[in-house]
Amino acid sequence: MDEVKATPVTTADSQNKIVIKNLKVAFGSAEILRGVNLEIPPNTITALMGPSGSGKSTILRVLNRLIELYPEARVRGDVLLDGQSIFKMDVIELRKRVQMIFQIPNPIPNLSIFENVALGLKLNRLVNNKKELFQRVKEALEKAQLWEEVKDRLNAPAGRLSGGQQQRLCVARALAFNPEVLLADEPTANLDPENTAKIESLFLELKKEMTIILVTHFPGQAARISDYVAFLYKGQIVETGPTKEVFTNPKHELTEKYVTGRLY
Ligand SMILES: Nc1ncnc2c1ncn2[C@@H]1O[C@H](COP(=O)(O)OP(=O)(O)OP(=O)(O)O)[C@@H](O)[C@H]1O
Repeated sequence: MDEVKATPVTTADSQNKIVIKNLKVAFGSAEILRGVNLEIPPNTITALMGPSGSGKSTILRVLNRLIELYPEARVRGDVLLDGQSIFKMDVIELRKRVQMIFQIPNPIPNLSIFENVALGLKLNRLVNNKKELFQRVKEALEKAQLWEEVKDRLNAPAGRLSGGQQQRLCVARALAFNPEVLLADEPTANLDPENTAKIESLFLELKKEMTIILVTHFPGQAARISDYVAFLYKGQIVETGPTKEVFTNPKHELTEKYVTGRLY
C-alpha cells in the first residue's frame, strides 16, 4: 500500500465523527475511488448507495483499514476519526473502535452463541474475569436485540440460528467491543423482510450510541433509516446531503435515476 498523504485538520474535521479527504484507491492500474470527500456527523446513519462496482465496499474497507490486506491496493488521501488520521493509529485499536458487519452473516458456526461474542473480548484481554465476560456478552446480545431469543441456549452452536439471528449475532459480536463506528456492508441483502425490518429498527436504536455507515443496494432502505446519503458513481460521489433532500429533490440526473429505480 502507498504512503498516505496527511491533510491539515480544521474545526469542522473534529466536529465530524469521520472525515474522508480526497480518498483515492487503485488496484493495479484500475482506479476504483477517484477523490472521495465525505463528512459524517456523529450519531447518524449515513447510507452509501450506488450501482454495483461504484466503490461502496472499498470505502468501508478503507475506514477500518481492511484494505491493507490487499497488497495490490494503493491508497491516497486521508481519513480522520475524531480529527485524527486513521493511518497514524494502531490498526488493532482502530478496528476495535470501527467495527464491521458483512452481507453474509459470518459467525463461527460450530462455536457456541456465547463464545462467538466472547471470543474477541478474550483474545483482546478486554475482561478480567468470567463474571465480567458474561456481563459484556449479555449486554452485547441485549443491544443486538437477540438476548431474549437465545438466553436459554447460549451453548448451542451459532450455526443453528436462523439467518436473521446470525446477522444479529454478528452485530452483537461487533457491539461487544463498544465501538464508536459500525460499518455495515449490505447487512440485509440475504434477509427476508421481517428480519430486514429487525436490523433496520436495531440500527435506529444503535445510532443513539454510535455512528453507522450503511452500504445498501436498496434506495428504499436508505430512505427509511438514513439521515444522510452519499450517492456514488464510478468511484466518485455525485451527490450527498440529508436523505429527505436528496430523495425529494435530487440535484443530479444520475441520482434521480438511481432513487427512482432507473439505474442499477
Ligand atoms: N482486490 C481487488 N482487486 C481488483 N479489483 C477490485 C478488488 N476489489 C474490488 N475491486 C473492484 O473495485 C470496484 C469497486 O468494488 P466495490 O466492491 O467497492 O464496489 P461496490 O460499489 O461495493 O459494489 P457492489 O455493490 O457490487 O458490492 C469493482 O469494479 C471491483 O471489481
